[in-house]
Amino acid sequence: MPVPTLPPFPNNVPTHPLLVIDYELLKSGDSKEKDRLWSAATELGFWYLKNHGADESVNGMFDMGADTMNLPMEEKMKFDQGDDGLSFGYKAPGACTVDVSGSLDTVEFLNIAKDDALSYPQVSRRTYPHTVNDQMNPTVIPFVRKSLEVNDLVLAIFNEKLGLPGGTLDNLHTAGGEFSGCEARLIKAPAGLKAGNLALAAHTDFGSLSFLHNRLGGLQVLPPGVEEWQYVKPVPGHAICNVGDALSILSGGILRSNIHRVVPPPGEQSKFERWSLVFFSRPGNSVLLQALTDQSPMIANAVENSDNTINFNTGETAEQWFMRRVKNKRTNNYKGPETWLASRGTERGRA
Ligand SMILES: O=C(O)CCC(=O)C(=O)O
Ligand SMILES: [Fe+2]
Repeated sequence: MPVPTLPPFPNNVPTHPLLVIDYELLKSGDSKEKDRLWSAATELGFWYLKNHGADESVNGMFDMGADTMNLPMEEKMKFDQGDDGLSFGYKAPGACTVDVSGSLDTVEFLNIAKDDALSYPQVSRRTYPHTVNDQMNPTVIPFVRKSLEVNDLVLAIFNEKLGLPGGTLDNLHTAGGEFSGCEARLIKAPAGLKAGNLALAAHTDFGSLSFLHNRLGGLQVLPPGVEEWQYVKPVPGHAICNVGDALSILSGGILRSNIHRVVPPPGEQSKFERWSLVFFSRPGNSVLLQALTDQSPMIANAVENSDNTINFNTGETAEQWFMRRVKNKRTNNYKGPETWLASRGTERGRA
């Protein structure tokens, strides 16, 4: 993708600082860095990650994403994610709602299942446009592998901090070996959106960990106890990482799945298309989303003392949770406010 010179992030908008965590230090087992990660993940649920080593594959993914989004709409729609709750594939602008009254979204998505990338050329979940297939080996697979490496290390640190038996979170995720909702997502938001036009509604992420790369501002968080949305400033070479609902529920709320949204980029940046790339790590499809109280006294204690704003015994598997949320956001399925409510996760009752 030819990278235009982007205007700087303005310094007159409210921003929220994030802790900067050094992936290399985490990898070397540095206990201070693990403590800092733990603070970030339990207090806000968002942090910057530097020295992650993914930049080359991230750039390749943005190029592949541009080639794919430039395909004719008719071609992209052959790979549409559909209305049944499966996320993998293409999502056209306006295919999802962004609020309770059914307003339409403005962004395009391309979602690639981890299971398809790792089994390529064998199809595990669905097929993709040729622009994706052409880049599977040089770009998509390295990006997916790197993202899994990063997220798996973070999960292992949380496993230790939560006092869970060794390998518990790993087994509920990639090591379990079953299909999951893990996916890479490219997001393209058009240039020149009006200030009130949400690109992504206020939400919590569905899965366990999100590894996000963006260039322009627009991502905002609502930190605990704060009334005003605050921007997360993009910092070159720094990924933005956050905890999602699944991990928050498994940990009895100790790990925080914070509400966030995407608005048009601030100031001069609003004149440019906004591209972002996320890798979402999610539990294996059959994993029941409930707090792991039997396996960690710390989690049992957290649930015991919780204020009940979050349901830690959902009765849904990771797959059911994920499909319910995706399905009820599809515009074609929108029947009224009840559909929007049915798409909600732990943000229900919080936003
Ligand atoms: O585009 C961004 O900066 C954030 C994307 C996001 O929150 C999501 O896809 O869940
Ligand atoms: Fe998100």
